[in-house]
Amino acid sequence: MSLTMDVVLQQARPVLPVLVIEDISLALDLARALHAGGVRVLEVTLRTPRALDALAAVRKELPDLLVGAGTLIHTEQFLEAREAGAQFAVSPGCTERLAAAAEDSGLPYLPGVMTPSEVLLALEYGYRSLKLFPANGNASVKMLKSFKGPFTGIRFCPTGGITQDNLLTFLRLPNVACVGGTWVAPANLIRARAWDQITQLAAEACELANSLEPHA
Ligand SMILES: O=C(O)C(=O)C[C@H](O)[C@H](O)COP(=O)(O)O
Repeated sequence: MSLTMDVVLQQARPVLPVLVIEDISLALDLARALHAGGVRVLEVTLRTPRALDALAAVRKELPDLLVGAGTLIHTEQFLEAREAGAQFAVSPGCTERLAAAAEDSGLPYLPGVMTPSEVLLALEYGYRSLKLFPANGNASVKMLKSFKGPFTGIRFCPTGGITQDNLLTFLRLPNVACVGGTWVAPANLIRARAWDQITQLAAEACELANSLEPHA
């Protein structure tokens, strides 16, 4: 059976780390550190020159992880991501052309939304798993609570502004599948090769989430 975005988000819970990999030689250690902390799904953003190579290396060396490509903002990036071995694709928003490119690539796709009309558009394209970007603290928590009524069955991955302090507030919401963010792999810790600290950040997120009742 082919992988769906719904399954990717279920696997990712509680956290989908959003990785910005500047130095490809650190990619595997970074992925291993997150994996050791309980992470099962990663998003490598295509924001840096060697991001696709980093993604390919992680895919090849760490087959236990699900690896997606993030920050897909140009149509051609979907095929490039697939060729590098990405198992899913993520964008900060969505357009008709991006949705068509996602469809053509065959990759499970997590489009970004921010408003009810964007949710409706994503629904028209057939998406039920959506990234809420950016997640603006309590305002976004309230918005997701309001989304629960009209958007039955839609699951969100709030990203952009998630920290260890607000993670549980989001994860408690029944329409939140998981959260995404860079806080588990901050640039300064990557640069310092502080792998134990990164493992610790991931483990803390998993531990916090374990205190929650599972979603129905
Ligand atoms: O690159 C993308 O595709 C995005 O949508 C943006 C990222 O998900 C956020 O920039 C992560 O935000 P922080 O966790 O607050 O650092």
